[in-house]
Amino acid sequence: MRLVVVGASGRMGRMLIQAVAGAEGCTLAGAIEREGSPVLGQDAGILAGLAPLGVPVGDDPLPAFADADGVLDFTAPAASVFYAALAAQARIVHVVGTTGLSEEDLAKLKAASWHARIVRSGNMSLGVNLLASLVRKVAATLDEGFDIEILEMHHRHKVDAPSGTALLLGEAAAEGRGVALDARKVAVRDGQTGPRRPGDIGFATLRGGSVVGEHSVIFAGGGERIELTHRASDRGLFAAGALRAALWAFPREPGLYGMDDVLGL
Ligand SMILES: NC(=O)c1ccc[n+]([C@@H]2O[C@H](COP(=O)([O-])OP(=O)(O)OC[C@H]3O[C@@H](n4cnc5c(N)ncnc54)[C@H](O)[C@@H]3O)[C@@H](O)[C@H]2O)c1
Ligand SMILES: O=C(O)C1=N[C@H](C(=O)O)CCC1
Repeated sequence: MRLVVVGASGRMGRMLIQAVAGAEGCTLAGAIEREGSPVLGQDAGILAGLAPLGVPVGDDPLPAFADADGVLDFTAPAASVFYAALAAQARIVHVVGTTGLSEEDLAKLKAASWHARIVRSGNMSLGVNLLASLVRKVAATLDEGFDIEILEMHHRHKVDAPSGTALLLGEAAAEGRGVALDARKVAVRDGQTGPRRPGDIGFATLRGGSVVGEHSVIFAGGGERIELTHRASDRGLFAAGALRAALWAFPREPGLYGMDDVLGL
């Protein structure tokens, strides 16, 4: 499978280049960065801490997408929406790891999935997606006597909050409870908030250091508390999941898929 990595010089971009280069049956077909990026022209292998791969980082996705079977995209919301349209034109796989997309962005990805095979997830790791299935089950089992709170911590460079993973876990909890997350989500608490409303799903966000990604889903009852936690310490988890998603989507029909489809959860 010939794969393009966009956002090539990012924290995830470099991991994705490593993952593609190390995967049997996969070839790096291109490495794309923003116009004006200081890494343009550099060898993608060198950029990712590997031996040279003979793939210079470029800023024009069109020829790269035309010569590829799929694109791995951990960039920014506007970029992912742009690349989804190009992936649709090229009829290729588009794995979207980018988080912080708006409802409008998500609608554009849905439209692009008429022609592209898109796999989108706020977290590409097996562990988090397994955790989400557990959270769904626990939320379905415990009534509103158990308050659901989601705590997440990431590194100081992260620019969106709550994390895509926290929202993914919140959606699982809401599905388990049979409610819409948007109707129960409380992501900011400040000042005289009044007592907690039964059935709400709270989010708390910590940022600092080099934390790769830590998430806890807390079910707080009267006299007891259940806590389900996932800690990631290596971004290679996410890159491996993204590659697995691309290979899974390659033979499939156009559509918008998630990691639960890829992992059979
Ligand atoms: N789904 C997951 O499993 C998962 C895991 C880790 C990170 N993420 C998400 O991936 C995204 C990136 O995270 P990161 O830590 O790598 O960030 P980063 O800032 O290190 O990397 C983003 C890269 O994208 C590039 N970029 C931005 N716009 C671009 C464009 N139009 N064309 C080409 N490149 C462009 C930037 O220059 C940068 O190099 C974030 O949204 C993050 O939440 C998701
Ligand atoms: O480092 C990041 O940024 C991460 N983003 C994803 C999220 O928003 O949940 C996945 C974890 C790491």
